[in-house]
Amino acid sequence: MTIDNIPGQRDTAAAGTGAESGSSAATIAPDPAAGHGAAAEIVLDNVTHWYGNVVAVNDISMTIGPGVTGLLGPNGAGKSTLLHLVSGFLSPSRGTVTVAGQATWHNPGIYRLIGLVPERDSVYAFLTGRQFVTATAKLHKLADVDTAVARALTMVEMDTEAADRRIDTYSKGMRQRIKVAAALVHQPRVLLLDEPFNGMDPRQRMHMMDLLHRLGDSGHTIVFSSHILEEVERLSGTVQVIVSGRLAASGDYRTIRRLMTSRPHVFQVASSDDRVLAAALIGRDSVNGVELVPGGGLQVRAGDYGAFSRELAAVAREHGVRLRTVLPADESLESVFTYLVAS
Ligand SMILES: Nc1ncnc2c1ncn2[C@@H]1O[C@H](COP(=O)(O)OP(=O)(O)OP(=O)(O)O)[C@@H](O)[C@H]1O
Repeated sequence: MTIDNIPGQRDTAAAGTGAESGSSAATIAPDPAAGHGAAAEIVLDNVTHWYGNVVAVNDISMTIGPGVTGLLGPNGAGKSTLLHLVSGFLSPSRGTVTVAGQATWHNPGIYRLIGLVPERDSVYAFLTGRQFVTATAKLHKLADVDTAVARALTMVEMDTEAADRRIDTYSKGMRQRIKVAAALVHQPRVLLLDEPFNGMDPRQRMHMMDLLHRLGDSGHTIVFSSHILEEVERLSGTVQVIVSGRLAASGDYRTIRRLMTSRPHVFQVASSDDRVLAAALIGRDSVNGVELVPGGGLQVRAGDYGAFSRELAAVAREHGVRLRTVLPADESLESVFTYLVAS
């Protein structure tokens, strides 16, 4: 399938009006008032969301334009909450979220612009794939349901005999693809995907990456969450790093990787012989400073994360010192990085 088959740029469904939208791009006139004429930019302005007294999203501001953006962060960072705020399923406790200039909360019309692929398999397993996508098309009150369903199935390459099999016979990758088809059936400009690659094998991942690339290249605004740097690197031009509900970094993935690996880092190190280790580390190129911490352990200032981790292990081995803990001393990018390194 070519990019031309993906109807994002030409999507002209009647967002915000409650009117029926047709499914054939050729039959619908653009409605710039509904935001379809302009790029569907997502803007978060000082957004906070509490669940009771848990702050899931903490004063985040960001702008996401067309193309593919990765939302990267460890479990519990606030990625799903952020995606649900953008979809209009959650209200910001503070701040505003807009898509194509329209507030997403209390604005059912925005659903015409947005497709959400949730993390959980929120699909009725007894339906066939085609029935599931058809049900979604009907919920959107599309004028030509059959054409819209056929187009969505083609986009995810599920226009095969599989479309008429029950979803409980599908592989993980097929289930994800049918969810994407349902999210795309009304030709939204914005597609949000929560951990779309979870549980997929490498071939299924490639397939999904290819699909998202094509949608991004055709002018859609695609945002997907992930806790795996490699996925984000391979797919997205822009990365937003979320840690503990806050925006820890944003930029293209090369910038993010550089930030994570080559900025100065402070580590708390505990070992079987802190004095010997301190003396040995102080002469090393990757180390800018070492302090013995009263009560035990060392605080080490390192110029480069990668070089320091390699040297630390080598120095400890050379001097017969056992490392007990090595922790980043500050809780921002370092914690993301150690997390990513471990994953
Ligand atoms: N319905 C809820 N009620 C109370 N706390 C919640 C609720 N949903 C999420 N949280 C909390 O909000 C924080 C952010 O959760 P969220 O699911 O948005 O993070 P995430 O980055 O998507 O993580 P994961 O990948 O594990 O889903 C976590 O501390 C989580 O425990």
